[in-house]
Amino acid sequence: MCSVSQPVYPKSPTKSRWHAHHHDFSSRNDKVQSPSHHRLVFVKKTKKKETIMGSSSNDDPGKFLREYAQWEINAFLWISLITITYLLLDKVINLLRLWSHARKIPGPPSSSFCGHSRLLSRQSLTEVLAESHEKYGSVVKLWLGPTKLLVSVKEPALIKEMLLKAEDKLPLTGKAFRLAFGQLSLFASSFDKVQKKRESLGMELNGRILERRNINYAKIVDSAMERINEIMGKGSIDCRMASQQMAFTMLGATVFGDAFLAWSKATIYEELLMTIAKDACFWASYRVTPFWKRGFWMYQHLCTKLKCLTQDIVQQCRRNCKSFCNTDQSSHAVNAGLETALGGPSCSDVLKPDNVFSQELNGHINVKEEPCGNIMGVMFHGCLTTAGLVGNILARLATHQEIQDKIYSEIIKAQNESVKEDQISVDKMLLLLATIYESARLLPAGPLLQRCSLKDDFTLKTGVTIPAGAVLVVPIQLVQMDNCSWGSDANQFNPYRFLSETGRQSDQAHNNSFAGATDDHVDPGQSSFVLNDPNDNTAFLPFGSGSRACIGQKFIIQGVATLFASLLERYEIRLQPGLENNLKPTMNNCVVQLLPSPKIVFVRRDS
Ligand code: HEM
Repeated sequence: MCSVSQPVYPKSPTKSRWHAHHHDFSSRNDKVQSPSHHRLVFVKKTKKKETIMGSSSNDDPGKFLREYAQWEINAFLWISLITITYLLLDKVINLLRLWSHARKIPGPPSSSFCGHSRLLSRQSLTEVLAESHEKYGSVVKLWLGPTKLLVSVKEPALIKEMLLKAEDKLPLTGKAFRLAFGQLSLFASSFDKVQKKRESLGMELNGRILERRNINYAKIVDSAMERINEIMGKGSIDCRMASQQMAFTMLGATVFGDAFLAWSKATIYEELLMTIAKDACFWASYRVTPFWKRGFWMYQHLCTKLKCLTQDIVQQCRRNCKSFCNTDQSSHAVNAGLETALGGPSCSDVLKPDNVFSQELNGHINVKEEPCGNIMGVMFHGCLTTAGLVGNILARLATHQEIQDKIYSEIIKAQNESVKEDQISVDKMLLLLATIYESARLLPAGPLLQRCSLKDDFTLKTGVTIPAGAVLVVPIQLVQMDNCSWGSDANQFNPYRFLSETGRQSDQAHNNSFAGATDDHVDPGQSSFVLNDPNDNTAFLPFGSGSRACIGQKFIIQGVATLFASLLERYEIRLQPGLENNLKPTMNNCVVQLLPSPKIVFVRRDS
């Protein structure tokens, strides 16, 4: 290939130009094919080369340049070879470390090269993990392939520790967001990338809760009910469809303000968001982004459409802000915060009404970041998760009429006591809040919390070392339905578990047991009852925990409670007539679910 490599590979079939040029010389000396002879040849060639080099640099500058270029190529090849060897060695060392740490973690034996993939093709991951934890304890491993280690943690105290120490999300999660919405400073895999934005958005959300800068939920309910009635006019509606409408309207109004409620393209926006949600993980699961697939470009086209629509509503926000400022200059200073938390075509120069949240998501974007990326990310995550929660609350209220009636009494009582007329405070609606916690506990947003540590290994208190790059999961459904943490009725709907009599509250928190308050006859309207903080129970994880926990938890619980207070004040939620006795709760993927999603009707209380 080249003169520098000849001494190392004297028998190389590739003849260099240098070798060919000195054919006569070689043929005279290359008669004995022994290694020592080759060494001799090398010395002679080198000598000859020196002579030639000397003369060529003097006589023929072109030749000198050619020699020089050859030397450069050689150097480049050597450097590449060394780098590739280094990278491969690094991979091998990491793999050996992974294997050696994994050996110490208990788990079912894997007989094939592909690990437990055969087992996983027969049962769902949650089922496999349920059996493995039963047999091997609170930390178990599974092999998803020869180099892919999955570690599952089920014991609440260990989960808390793990979720604090493992700061990164799986690369797949970050990639799904990046492919759909561009570079974001929220929802990326690496903690370093999201830390700042998490802090600023978290502060803004908490500030909003403290200052009670609330959204007009009555308007949101009206707007969502308009759509729901439209759908009901064409046929029936189930909890899933109704909750999607409510969650989307609520999130839209939170992020973009009232402009969203009057936006003519809201329905298209919702459909696009849901279509993208269905495909996001599929396209992200390709190791190499499949640019050659037509489907991928169609998906990208949808994402671009969503970007354009987001920019459109942001523009509407701006216009609303401007006209608002012309009429009311007094309250704009209150709202400068959210502007810097989300990022996008910033409205920072514009004064805005209280509930425009998009500006916080759009603020401080760097060059690489997608202008409306964070807004789309929050709409995407917020709509899907909130729809899940709202849907489950609707189903529980429709099937537990007595609880719905009690909540209604609570709302009326709070309303009568409320000083401020336009916005009821939900803090006193204990049973409503308990119902939200219980619905979140019974049907979390996903079956697993997923984490990893991209760079460093870390060791848990029990002495188990989790190697960097391992996929860490918490089987959240198993944890949230574990009898040890929630009592013998763990898989039943019982919101009273989050309520306790004033004197017993501290005992309950101390015992970390939410099994005590199972009395259906409790009247939460009595002042002797208090609401337990669900986060006192380490097994309450619908919003995650630790360094990557959901920053929208408090905000969304307040929001969903206010939404339901506003809805139940005017509507009663009932199962569709004739369906009452046909509902069969089924165990699906270790969770008791009402499947298919129950059909419901909204009956106006004043009708
Ligand atoms: C019912 C509604 C919601 C549920 C059930 C929910 C649940 C979750 C969960 C499980 C996580 C992952 C936590 C972990 O891995 O430990 C998460 C992350 C996150 N949530 Fe939510 N969420 C909801 C609504 C919201 C809303 C409305 C916002 C924003 C306003 C929000 C902002 C975030 C952010 C920014 C993260 C990512 C944190 C990160 O990657 O560092 N969430 N959420």
